[in-house]
Amino acid sequence: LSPNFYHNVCPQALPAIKRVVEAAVHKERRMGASLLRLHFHDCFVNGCDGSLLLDSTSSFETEKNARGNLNSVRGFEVVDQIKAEVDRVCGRPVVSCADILAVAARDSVVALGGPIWKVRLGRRDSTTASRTLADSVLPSASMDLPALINNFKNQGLNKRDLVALSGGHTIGLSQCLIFRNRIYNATNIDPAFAKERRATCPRTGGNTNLAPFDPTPARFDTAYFKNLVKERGLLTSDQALFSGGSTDKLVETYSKNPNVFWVDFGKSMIKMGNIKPLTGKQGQIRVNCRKVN
Ligand code: HEM
Ligand SMILES: [Ca+2]
Ligand SMILES: [Ca+2]
Repeated sequence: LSPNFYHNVCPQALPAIKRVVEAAVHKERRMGASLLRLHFHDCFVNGCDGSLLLDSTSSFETEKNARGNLNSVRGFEVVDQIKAEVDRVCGRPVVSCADILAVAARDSVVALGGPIWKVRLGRRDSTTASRTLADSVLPSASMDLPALINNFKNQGLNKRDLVALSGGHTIGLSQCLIFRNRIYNATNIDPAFAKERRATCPRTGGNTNLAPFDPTPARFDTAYFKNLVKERGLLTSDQALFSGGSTDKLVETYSKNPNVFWVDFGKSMIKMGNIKPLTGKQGQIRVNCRKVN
């Protein structure tokens, strides 16, 4: 992978992605969060190969139906829009759907006030997908710290990557059904915060009611970490990063030093973006991100 991969073949590609992302985020700020999450959920399942974007066929079931994705991941229409615009400006399909996800994730973070980093490019698209693999490798909201560390380790990511990348939860929203157990049963939670969240997430019903991960869900900042220090993490997996374990110190560091979080987030995004890419003659450049050529 190289940052200059499309310089000669289509120099207009990256500006085109940025334009569509900016328009989508301007229309709905949450879309920036949704696009960031798509890249993460692609990379964790067989590497960053666009597998998440494929719809079901007779030979495989879509990863969109996996536990962590179903009725949860969003933004596929914006990816289609980006793909159409990039193919239009380039004159033919030369940019992979996997690379589109990587660049869209970066441009989303920038659009919401976060750090910028150089995205390595040249990933190619898979010709298959695996719902069952997605089920087994995507981390779940109920994981404790050892489980999270192990989950990230299986992807070649360390504890620092885990904490930095979890900072992605400084943007976006979650559904009541995902965090209900924590706000009613956890002991490592600020009681005032639990009460606040219970108001829009009743014990029964309201499963799809939304709540922000931090008080500034449309702003990429350090509020997520400041919240963890106050036991105001929304998911069990969020608070696990600051609950008397080995990552407490790093959470505190990020909560006080935006620059340290900025630099680490960029580095870890590049590392995540390097997970098992298809390159050279492997895979293909899809014409339609939802279908194998
Ligand atoms: C550490 C393990 C992680 C777990 C257990 C986890 C879990 C979740 C869950 C349960 C949701 C809400 C789903 C819903 O309510 O429908 C969510 C949303 C989100 N996640 Fe994560 N996540 C993790 C790591 C990450 C990473 C590494 C990133 C990106 C770098 C990320 C970015 C996001 C974003 C931006 C949203 C909000 C999406 C939106 O509003 O559409 N997450 N995550
Ligand atoms: Ca993938
Ligand atoms: Ca925020």
